Amino acid sequence: MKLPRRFFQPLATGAPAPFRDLPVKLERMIHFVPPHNDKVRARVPELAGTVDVVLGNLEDAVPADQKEAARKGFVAMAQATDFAATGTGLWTRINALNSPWILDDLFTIVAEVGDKLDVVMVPKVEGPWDIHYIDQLLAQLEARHGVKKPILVHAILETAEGVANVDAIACASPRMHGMSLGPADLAASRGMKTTRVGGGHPDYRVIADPAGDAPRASAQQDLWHYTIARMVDACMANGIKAFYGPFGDFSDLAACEVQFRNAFLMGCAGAWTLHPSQVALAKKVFAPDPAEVAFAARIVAAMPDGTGAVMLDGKMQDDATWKQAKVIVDLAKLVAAKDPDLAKVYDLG
Ligand SMILES: CC(C)(COP(=O)(O)OP(=O)(O)OC[C@H]1O[C@@H](n2cnc3c(N)ncnc32)[C@H](O)[C@@H]1OP(=O)(O)O)[C@@H](O)C(=O)NCCC(=O)NCCSC(=O)C[C@](C)(O)C(=O)O
Ligand SMILES: [Mg+2]
Repeated sequence: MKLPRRFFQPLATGAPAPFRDLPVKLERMIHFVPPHNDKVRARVPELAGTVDVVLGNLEDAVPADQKEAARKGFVAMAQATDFAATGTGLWTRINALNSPWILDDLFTIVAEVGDKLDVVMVPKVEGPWDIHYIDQLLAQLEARHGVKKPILVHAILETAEGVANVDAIACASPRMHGMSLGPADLAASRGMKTTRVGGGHPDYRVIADPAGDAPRASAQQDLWHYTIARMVDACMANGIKAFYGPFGDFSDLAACEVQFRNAFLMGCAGAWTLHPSQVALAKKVFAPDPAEVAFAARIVAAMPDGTGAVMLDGKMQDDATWKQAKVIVDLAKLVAAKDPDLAKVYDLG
């Protein structure tokens, strides 16, 4: 284990020092763009003002014979738009560490647009050793190309081994921005008997005990509850952010909304949007409910220094509910700073 004192030292001479505190940013959705698709790429300048993060995807969903076109397309879209002007994050998902494309992905992108890139998303992370490798390589490339701001790393949790090592991945480097659930690869890696990208399955259920001849009540259960809970604990314990990941059935916005909301309530900051139809949904779900914000603001106002016990509407409030209220009020302020309509509704001054 590296000594704590050395944890924040740059890993290459001339590389920028890692952030001590991560930048505080609203990241309700990580919007996936296929950069080899000229038509979609042409929309990026307009799209950039409407989403919190634009991610150029180089990995799965890009055909093998278009990997180079996707990489070039990403560089072109990064150069063509001033993402910082709208406070929009610019991310890329590189190819996996065992693929033939990863070196060219990182060598090209850091050289061409390293100063514009906020986060590199790394797929199929199995353990902290994968993060250490990327950490060192990014530091060398940052130094070589004079990149001034450290590029952060976001891991996808999408293998059984990755889940087993989730805590070690979360604290592997000060570059760690967060983690996303990768339900499709994870299902395959675990030997789950599904063919979906996220969401539930009609056969994963509980059934009530028999009671005479009455029909037995039965309800579908959440396949992802355990993994999301582990991911949220690993991330929050290490001061980084957890995200739901993708929901592949674009035709079922209702199911997508429920999955996103469960993740939000359990501590996730956002989810991926793969299609324009999911963007409004993510905006709705990953902003706190106005009634909750109003109640949370009353708790904070009733306990100005955050200690003691008071009653509000028959409900006991104390130091711990004050902390919950702070989570909601702080998020509402972040949302309000970006969304004038919600700022009016929240009315937080
Ligand atoms: C699936 C596709 C091909 C359907 O694209 P389409 O054109 O066939 O769909 P459409 O419904 O006809 O699209 C309507 C309009 O929206 C546009 N559009 C469509 N998508 C987007 C987009 N993302 N951003 C901006 N615009 C978009 C599209 O070009 C079209 O424009 P038009 O009306 O002018 O003709 C397309 O939506 C797409 O490529 N989405 C991203 C897919 C992707 O990145 N998948 C990988 C992430 S999930 C994953 O990897 C798993 C994971 C984590 O690894 C693991 O669980 O293991
Ligand atoms: Mg995957």
